[in-house]
Amino acid sequence: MTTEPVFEPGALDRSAPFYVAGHRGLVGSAIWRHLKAEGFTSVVGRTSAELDLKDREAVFEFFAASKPRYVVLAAAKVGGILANQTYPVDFLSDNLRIQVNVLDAARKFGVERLLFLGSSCIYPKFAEQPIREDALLTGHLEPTNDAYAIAKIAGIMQIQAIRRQYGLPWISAMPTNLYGPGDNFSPTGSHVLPALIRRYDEAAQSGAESVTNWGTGSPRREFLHVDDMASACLHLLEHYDGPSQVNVGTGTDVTIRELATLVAAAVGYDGSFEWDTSKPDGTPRKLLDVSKLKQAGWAPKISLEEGIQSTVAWYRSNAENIRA
Ligand SMILES: NC(=O)C1=CN([C@@H]2O[C@H](COP(=O)(O)OP(=O)(O)OC[C@H]3O[C@@H](n4cnc5c(N)ncnc54)[C@H](OP(=O)(O)O)[C@@H]3O)[C@@H](O)[C@H]2O)C=CC1
Ligand SMILES: C[C@H]1O[C@H](OP(=O)(O)OP(=O)(O)OC[C@H]2O[C@@H](n3cnc4c(=O)[nH]c(N)nc43)[C@H](O)[C@@H]2O)[C@@H](O)[C@@H](O)C1=O
Repeated sequence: MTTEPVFEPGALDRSAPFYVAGHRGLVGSAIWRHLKAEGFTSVVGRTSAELDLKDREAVFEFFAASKPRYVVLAAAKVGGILANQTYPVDFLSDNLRIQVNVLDAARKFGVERLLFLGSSCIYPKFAEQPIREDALLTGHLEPTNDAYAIAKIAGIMQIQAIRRQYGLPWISAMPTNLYGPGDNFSPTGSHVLPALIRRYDEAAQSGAESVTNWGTGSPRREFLHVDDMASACLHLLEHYDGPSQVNVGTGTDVTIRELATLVAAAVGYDGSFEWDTSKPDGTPRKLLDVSKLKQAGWAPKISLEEGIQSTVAWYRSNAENIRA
């Protein structure tokens, strides 16, 4: 017999063991900071060097020993449009293995509440905008990230299946494009916002007259600061339960050209902008419908302008520690 859990979400126990998988990444580190600020006293994390989540046996040993009551799965192979396009096997295979291992171990060791993180790229390339949760599996994916998206869709499905087969109140969230302190600033592997911060800051410092970005500049993207993302994650764990994934975003978007203008202004660059159209544009638009999240009582606090300013400041003062 299959059944959906009957579960009334509420405040999590601040003293219970809470495992943040991927606690050194952009999202995981923000969740870690947020949980500490919210009074959680037993937050646990492991680097990939300490615990490779692709290693099934090691993952089961870790869960057996640490017995977390709550889990956020923010560990994944992550990258920008070019990394996804160049290494589709890694994005499919690593992510499938990481999530199947963590979800299976979490089930075996009785994790009470678990949040799986997907991505807005799970939706069809030409989904109606803003994209509602029920657009999932209604059309073809964007080819530059279809392998990654299929892994993430499998994760959503595993959460839904665990709810039906085992009655566990686990949930999924689909964030839009994220940015903030601790991001990956690799010129070739990163997402657009950290790439632009690095490129325009270097150009401002060197006095370059021109900067070249990827694609045409016309695609539209929605950007959420990672501190807002962390707050949304805890909010969902404490206020939402249901089989549907929940979109997490701001509800507004900009063109990449507008984004470049904002970044240039933030770093003090006043040269010209060029566009390398041999690089992929990806999905033309990816704006999430965030009604479900709003209904759960959450809204973002950090504006894009404010977030870019603080991320530039973080980038400049952490030059020796940035991931590149
Ligand atoms: N960044 C974005 O714009 C978006 C991100 N997301 C989702 O949010 C989640 C987190 O992404 P983000 O923080 O940006 O990614 P990061 O690349 O910043 O961090 C990923 C984390 O995963 C860990 N990790 C990767 N592989 C393994 C492994 N084999 N074993 C153990 N740990 C591993 C890394 O650990 P270590 O540092 O120790 O190597 C790292 O801490 C992902 O699920 C991603 O899909 C969704 C939408 C947008
Ligand atoms: C989060 C999300 O991230 C990826 O999808 P994406 O939204 O296309 O992400 P992106 O940030 O890499 O690019 C956004 C836009 O920006 C343009 N662009 C300009 N100049 C640079 C640049 O220098 N670097 C990058 N990366 N992009 C640039 C680029 O051409 C594109 O039009 C997938 O991994 C997907 O799987 C996923 O989940």
